[in-house]
Amino acid sequence: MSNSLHFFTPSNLTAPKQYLPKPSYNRWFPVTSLSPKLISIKASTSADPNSSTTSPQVLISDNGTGAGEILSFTPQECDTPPSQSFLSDSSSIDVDAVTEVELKENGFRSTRRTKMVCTIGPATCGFEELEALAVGGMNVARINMCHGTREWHKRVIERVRRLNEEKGFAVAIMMDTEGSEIHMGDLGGDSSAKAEDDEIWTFSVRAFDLPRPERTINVNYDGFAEDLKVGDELLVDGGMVRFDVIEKIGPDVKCRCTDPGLMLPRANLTFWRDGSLVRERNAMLPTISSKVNSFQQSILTLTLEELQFEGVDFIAISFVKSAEVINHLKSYIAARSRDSDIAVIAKIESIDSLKNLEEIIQASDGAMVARGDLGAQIPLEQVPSAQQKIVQICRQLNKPVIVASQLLESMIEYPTPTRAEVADVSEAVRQRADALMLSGESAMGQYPDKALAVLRSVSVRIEKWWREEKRYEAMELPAVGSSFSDSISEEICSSAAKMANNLGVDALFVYTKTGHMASLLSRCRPDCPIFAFTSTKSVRRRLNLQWGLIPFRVSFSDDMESNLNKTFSLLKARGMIKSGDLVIAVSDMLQSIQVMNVP
Ligand SMILES: Nc1ncnc2c1ncn2[C@@H]1O[C@H](COP(=O)(O)OP(=O)(O)OP(=O)(O)O)[C@@H](O)[C@H]1O
Ligand SMILES: CC(=O)C(=O)O
Ligand SMILES: [K+]
Ligand SMILES: [Mg+2]
Repeated sequence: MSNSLHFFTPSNLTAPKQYLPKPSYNRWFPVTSLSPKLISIKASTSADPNSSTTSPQVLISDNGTGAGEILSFTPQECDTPPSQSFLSDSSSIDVDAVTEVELKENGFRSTRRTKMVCTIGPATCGFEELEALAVGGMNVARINMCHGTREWHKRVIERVRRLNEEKGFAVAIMMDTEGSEIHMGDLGGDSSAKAEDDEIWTFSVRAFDLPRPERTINVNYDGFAEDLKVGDELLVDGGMVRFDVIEKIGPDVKCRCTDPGLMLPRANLTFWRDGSLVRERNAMLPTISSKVNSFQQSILTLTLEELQFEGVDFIAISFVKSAEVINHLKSYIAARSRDSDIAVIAKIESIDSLKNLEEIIQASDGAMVARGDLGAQIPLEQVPSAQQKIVQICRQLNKPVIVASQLLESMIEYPTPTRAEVADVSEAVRQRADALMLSGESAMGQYPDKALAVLRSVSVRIEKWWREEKRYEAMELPAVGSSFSDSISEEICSSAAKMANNLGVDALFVYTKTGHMASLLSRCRPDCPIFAFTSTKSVRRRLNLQWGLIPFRVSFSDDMESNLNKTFSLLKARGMIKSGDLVIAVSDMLQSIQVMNVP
């Protein structure tokens, strides 16, 4: 069947938006005037072979409501009271307050596709600071268990949840486990310690009395002195400061500083011998592996016991070595919690994780390119290609991927990024990573909101450029499912995404119970945003990490016709779509692709 399709599309929907990085979303005053442009395209559609009930519909619209329309909103409109936005009854729809504003303001096309993760620390743990980040577009709040106390972690989790409840956000929570293999102690309360050239420092597993004696550093690993050799090189934080090992006296290791610098509490330590990183496989350090494994295991158990019922959406596992750890943890989660469904993110930050990359990613629910520690384990010049490879494998295996560490490092201290940092962020966006992460920039930097605004504006700009250039990278997307029904879903999603691009539709709609169908669409990285409708809050929060997905919580049935009618009217009532918008809908209940204009 072939139809001639006419519809209006506002020509300036993709105009870059100037955000006002204000701490409250109801202070934005966006007014977008839409000038229409008639376009005419030929839509060639074929009936879905897998569905006996539904064949694709293409409706002709002569609707021109976009013409000269002024989209605006009042502060009251977006300041939805909790009673309205969080009624989980069948007649309501939940969407992120920031997304709602963005959609109304800019239209579908220019919503941000790349998601943003912010590490929460002293600079951002207050309710108002968290709200400012949420307003700025934070999709996931990361809490690094290496820092702060359990009490502090719990307080932050509570605040994020309260923010979601009270202000209509859907910020997901990621716990990042303590996993640095060997690291320094907390410096007895000092914020840093400065090592100068040629100074002799003592590193020891001994606990020192307070105040910390001069030029001493406590180390977390019992076998430290045994495993090091005189002549080894000791690197703090991947080489920010360097020492040569000159003498061992019992548990104490004396080192001479060769590259001076500032050492931060709990900084990561690595040692190098004859130009190679010393690690357990070298047989020189037989104990590290087992120690770290049991250490990590106990931390994980603690983490889960303490946090699993408190609304953690993701748990990021540091220094993953093999798929085994992930499988173990996943079965632990499955056995322990029936309702709460915590996604497990593998942090790729060691040589071993690079070696077992595919099996680790396959076993996980997502991965993080943890460039901080990775850059301490492999030569720095190999980090970019490792990043590209990890991003690519994640996409092929349909797992979300986060690019992390030092994206905007200079913004810890300065209000503007370096050109090189902007180029780095652009490259991650161009690689179509699902998410970008701020670490120190948001945890303890001076300009957390500005750093987030930079991530946001660079993402939106690069995504737009990419769409305008029509640069589709030719990536093979192999089958990921094992059953025939999985294959059908994958085919439907890739066809729907292709149709969406060819037809220039305004949005893809996906009705999904588990989120799987939504992730299959996201994987295709279509030109238009993907509205993902799901009935549970936890699935909605988890979808927040995936490229291009705008998750909504709404109850729906197996009847697609009524689902569509219901969501159309709910979204229209909220001013988020309008008559004439062209939409492609898929669902995991019904194997079909529907193309239609919003009535
Ligand atoms: N909860 C916190 N409390 C205090 N400082 C924090 C906290 N979280 C992060 N930071 C600070 O921000 C910096 C960067 O955070 P990040 O989470 O990247 O930690 P990291 O020490 O580099 O470890 P990792 O390799 O796990 O990321 C930390 O080194 C620390 O100084
Ligand atoms: C994020 C992290 O753990 C790293 O970059 O090392
Ligand atoms: K960590
Ligand atoms: Mg790390």
